[in-house]
Amino acid sequence: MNRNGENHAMNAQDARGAANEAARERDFPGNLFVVVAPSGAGKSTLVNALLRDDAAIRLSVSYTSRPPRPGESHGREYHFVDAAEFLQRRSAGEFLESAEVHGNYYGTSRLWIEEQMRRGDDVLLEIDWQGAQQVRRQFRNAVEIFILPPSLAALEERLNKRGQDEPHVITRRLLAAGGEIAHASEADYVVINEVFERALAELRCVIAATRLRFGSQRARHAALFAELGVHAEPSV
Ligand SMILES: Nc1nc2c(ncn2[C@@H]2O[C@H](COP(=O)(O)OP(=O)(O)O)[C@@H](O)[C@H]2O)c(=O)[nH]1
Ligand SMILES: Nc1ncnc2c1ncn2[C@@H]1O[C@H](COP(=O)(O)OP(=O)(O)O)[C@@H](O)[C@H]1O
Repeated sequence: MNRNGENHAMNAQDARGAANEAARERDFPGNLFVVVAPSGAGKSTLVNALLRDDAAIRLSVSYTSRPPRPGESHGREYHFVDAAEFLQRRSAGEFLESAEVHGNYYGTSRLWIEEQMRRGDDVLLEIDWQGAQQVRRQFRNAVEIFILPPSLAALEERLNKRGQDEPHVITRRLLAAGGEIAHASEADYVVINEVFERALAELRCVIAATRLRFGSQRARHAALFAELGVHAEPSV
């Protein structure tokens, strides 16, 4: 029976798939956070502020074929590669997820993520909705946070004030904002970034609550759970 009281017949293939997924989740005690937002909503600024005082979260540095903006450096904001190298890495299966966004390729390193999570570190991805869907299919427990701007006018103003993109690049990002926002309902949490400090506090709340989930606490406090006889399955 599922939550709606309907009988849910699981065929053998479904059951094997679910078991594999569950096994994979167990391999990774760390939490996986996925932050999605239209360009200019303030996600990088929020995430950077979050990471400044939370050493337990590791930020994934994506690969991209986008040229660096002034002030960006290779290996810090992104691993900047040309389109040919990106496609070659993608064919070699190096990416956990990848997508074409605003005319450029972006992808997340599979190996790096798995290393961090196996160690028990929490990992945060700043990716678009297409990537978030791919991640969700692989990690059921990933927590997705959607950052919304307080208005479209504010989004435009922020992109202009950031002053790092050519006008045609800003226009392209603004035109794409509606498409990204249309996927906000797929997220677990929504933070509206109007007053920066409030949005940051809300983001921190989501991180704190996620770390208190049963599976996360059990992974971090395995010895205590064993000593106290706390079991994964409720006893009947
Ligand atoms: N799928 C996917 N999207 C990414 C990745 N890295 C960045 N993005 C998304 O690509 C879009 C453009 O990012 P960027 O070029 O840094 O521009 P910005 O969002 O305006 O700062 C944003 O929606 C990012 O979240 C990635 O590894 N995978
Ligand atoms: N709450 C806020 N109020 C006003 N400006 C903001 C706020 N949050 C971020 N910004 C500014 O908006 C611009 C875009 O932010 P950024 O983090 O680069 O967006 P994103 O990573 O979502 O594309 C930056 O200049 C940033 O300083």
